[in-house]
Amino acid sequence: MAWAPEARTAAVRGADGTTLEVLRALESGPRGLVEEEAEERLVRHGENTFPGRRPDSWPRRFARSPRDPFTAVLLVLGLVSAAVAAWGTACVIAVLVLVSCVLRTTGEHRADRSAAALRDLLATTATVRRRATAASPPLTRELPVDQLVPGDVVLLAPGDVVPADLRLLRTTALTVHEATLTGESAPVEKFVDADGPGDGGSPVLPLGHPHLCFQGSSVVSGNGSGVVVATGARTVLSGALPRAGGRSRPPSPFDRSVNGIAWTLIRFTLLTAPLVLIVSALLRGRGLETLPFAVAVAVGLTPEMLPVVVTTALARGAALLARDGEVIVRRLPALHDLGAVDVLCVDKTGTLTEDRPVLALCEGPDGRANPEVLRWAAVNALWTLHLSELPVPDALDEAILDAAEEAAGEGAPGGGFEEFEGLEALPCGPGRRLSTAVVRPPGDPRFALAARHTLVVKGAPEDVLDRCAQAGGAELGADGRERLARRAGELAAGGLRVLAVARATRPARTRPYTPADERDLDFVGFVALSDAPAPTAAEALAVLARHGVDVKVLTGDHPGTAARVCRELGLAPGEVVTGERIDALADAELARLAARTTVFARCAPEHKARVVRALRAAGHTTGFLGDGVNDLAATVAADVGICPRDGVDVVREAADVVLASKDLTALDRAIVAGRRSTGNIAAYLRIALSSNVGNVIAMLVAGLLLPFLPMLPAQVLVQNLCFDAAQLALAFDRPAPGAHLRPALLRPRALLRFVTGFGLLNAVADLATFGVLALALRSMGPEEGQFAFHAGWFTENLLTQALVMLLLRSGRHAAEGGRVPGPIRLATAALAVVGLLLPLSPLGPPLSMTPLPPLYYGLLALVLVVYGLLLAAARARQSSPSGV
Ligand SMILES: Nc1ncnc2c1ncn2[C@@H]1O[C@H](COP(=O)(O)OP(=O)(O)OP(=O)(O)O)[C@@H](O)[C@H]1O
Repeated sequence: MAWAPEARTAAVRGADGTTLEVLRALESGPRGLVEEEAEERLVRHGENTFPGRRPDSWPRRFARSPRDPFTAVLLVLGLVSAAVAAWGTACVIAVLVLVSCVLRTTGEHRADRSAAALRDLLATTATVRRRATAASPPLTRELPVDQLVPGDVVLLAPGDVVPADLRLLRTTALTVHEATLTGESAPVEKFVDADGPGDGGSPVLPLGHPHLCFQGSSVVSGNGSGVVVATGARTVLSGALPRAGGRSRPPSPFDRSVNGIAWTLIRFTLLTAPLVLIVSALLRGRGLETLPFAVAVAVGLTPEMLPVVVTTALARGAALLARDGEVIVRRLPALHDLGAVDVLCVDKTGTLTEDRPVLALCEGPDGRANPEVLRWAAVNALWTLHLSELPVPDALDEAILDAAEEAAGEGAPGGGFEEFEGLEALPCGPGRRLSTAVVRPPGDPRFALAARHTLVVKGAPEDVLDRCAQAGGAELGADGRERLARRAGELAAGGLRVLAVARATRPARTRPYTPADERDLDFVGFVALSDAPAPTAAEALAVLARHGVDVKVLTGDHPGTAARVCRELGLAPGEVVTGERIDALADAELARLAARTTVFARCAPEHKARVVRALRAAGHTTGFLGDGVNDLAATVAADVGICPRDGVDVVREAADVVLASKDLTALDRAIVAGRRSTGNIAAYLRIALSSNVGNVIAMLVAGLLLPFLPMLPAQVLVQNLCFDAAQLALAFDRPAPGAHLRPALLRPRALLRFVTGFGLLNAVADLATFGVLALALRSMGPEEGQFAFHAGWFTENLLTQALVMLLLRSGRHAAEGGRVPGPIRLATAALAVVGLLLPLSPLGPPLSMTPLPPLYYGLLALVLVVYGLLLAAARARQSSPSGV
């Protein structure tokens, strides 16, 4: 994103000066605003909504709707007709465009309204400090982000999305991700500069300020607080939006399939009109007078209702899922992509396991049970939980504290951990697998030369052992380290989550501690925790496998623990690949390895993202389910990012699909819903295009054989209108249960093959009808015969269309029986009735149609029976239920 140097936004201007000056200018203070004042400011400044999030109004959406490619093609054809004064054709095209735009706008508007209601369910909150009255103490509470006002004091923790532009008041090792604004993927350090930027008001790049945090960025690690300097449309992100044009995603499976097919069709359509003109000029010597007919043929080929059917099918699927309260689809095309997922990457903790760890054992460096290890682990857990303001308390830390409290209650030696005074904490974070608490030992003096600080470290055994110089007070050499790593491996292979605990005592200091201080430690021992497999996980994995979804586990945990958990759940782990090995591989090698590996362990965020990208590059449609800050990169990299509702804000905001809970069973249901929607879109395309192609072929042949136009432009268009209206019912189809057994992807080539085959069959039925018409109408005069021909073909077209809808609707399973849903029964019956009665009605003569002799109906019934049988037989031979 390009930032103009003169772009001094409200945030930068409002944040000029020292912290105190900024607070004073905002009439606020570190204790936050008084509620009443905040309410007044909300009225004055408006809600803190991001402009891009406001759904478009109906008129604005309607005005935009002709921009869809099919409507654009119709408009071009309409203009061509108007240019040659073919007003009838132009008018009917205008009606088609209008109907398609109204239906599309209504469908999108409805889908957006329900999406907005769902968004409210997921409303992100900010942690705000406010006071009830000027004299009351400040209270920290969660507030919907849109209620924030300038002057509010906001607290930031890992995983939070920065809710407005902030001037920082306090920070502890705060790093934020500003990729939404800068595209820069590395986290940026932020700190308080009490003296202000000191730029003397000169133009500055807003993102250069370490003391400012901008709406839309997200906290990676550390914590802090800041005062809101700009909200709503006045934030840096809102200002940049028109220039940035929003976040661009790589083409999704939806873009590649549905949009790919749309563009192929548009090319065909645009070629049709010139082709008809050339053929009729060459073979029948006709000139430009054929143009309206050529235009009508091209219109006949256009599946102009595709956007409407796509929106309706997806919105219906998403609404059904949301009604059950289990799954919220935040981006409609993601439902299609979910149905196409053939590889699902999940993290282990909380997805495959319950994430309710329980202490299993503590042992010292000599391998013997040792309660002292629990005591030190608890000191670390207590102070990391207290001091690091994590968005959700860490389950491992809580389990260690529970066990230590229990031990203390029983008077066992594991107690006594509360006697230490916590000073600082360096928590775990993305890519950081250990945590350190700096404490003052009990009874140690605060300000004396002899004052000491103890660093208590716990974390992944490899990482902690690397930083140890001693074990139990004795020197630790390479052999000793290897022996301990082996022991950790043995514990992990039993399915336990293993943490190494170490400490170091140093002279007290005032300078803040950093990860560089985590060295020369004394290894205290291991704590191991068991985390039971989630009760529904084994069954859900089996169902996903039956549905053709290959599950891969991407975890930060030890390879042994991950492999054991997978085995317990019936997922063969095979060879486990670690993050270290991933680092050593080039992208192409990783793509090959990823395809055959099931478990990736010791993954940092970038490892997870690389595996997801490698799988996509290998042609898999990849979903990723994760909930922590360390899952963000993979969530964004996946075709479909999935997050549970209680996942950290930033991942939930980036996800396409949100689950009520981290439950694979619900996800499987969502995948099936996605396949159903895709199945309905595919059915529409199969039906619409087979009929359209058949008609176009028949029209071309008839155009060459007959001395008159086989179908007048107005008839083509009326017929199209009838088809379109009927085909909308396909969005309500319920494919048979077997139809969702494999990932559903619209494959343009397979569709093209299908359409060619069935289009030819349709054309044969039309040609047979021409034969029948020749027989039944032979006694009529030329003009009456021409009118009767139009009527006969019109009737046959609508009846065959009804037949095609019934027989091709939901894959081959429709041919095997199954109840036809009400809307489809109604639509096909309506088609048949219109086809039979319109030529006999008063509307017949204006459309150049006359009633037909009874003989025609008898012979047509024969043609339809044979066509129906051939159609059913050909459909039964189609092997791929998921393709097309
Ligand atoms: N509270 C903690 N204290 C110390 N070390 C921790 C703590 N939490 C995690 N770790 C270490 O960091 C490693 C990676 O943790 P991370 O949260 O990335 O993944 P995970 O929870 O093990 O698995 P998953 O990626 O499946 O959710 C853990 O295996 C553990 O060794």
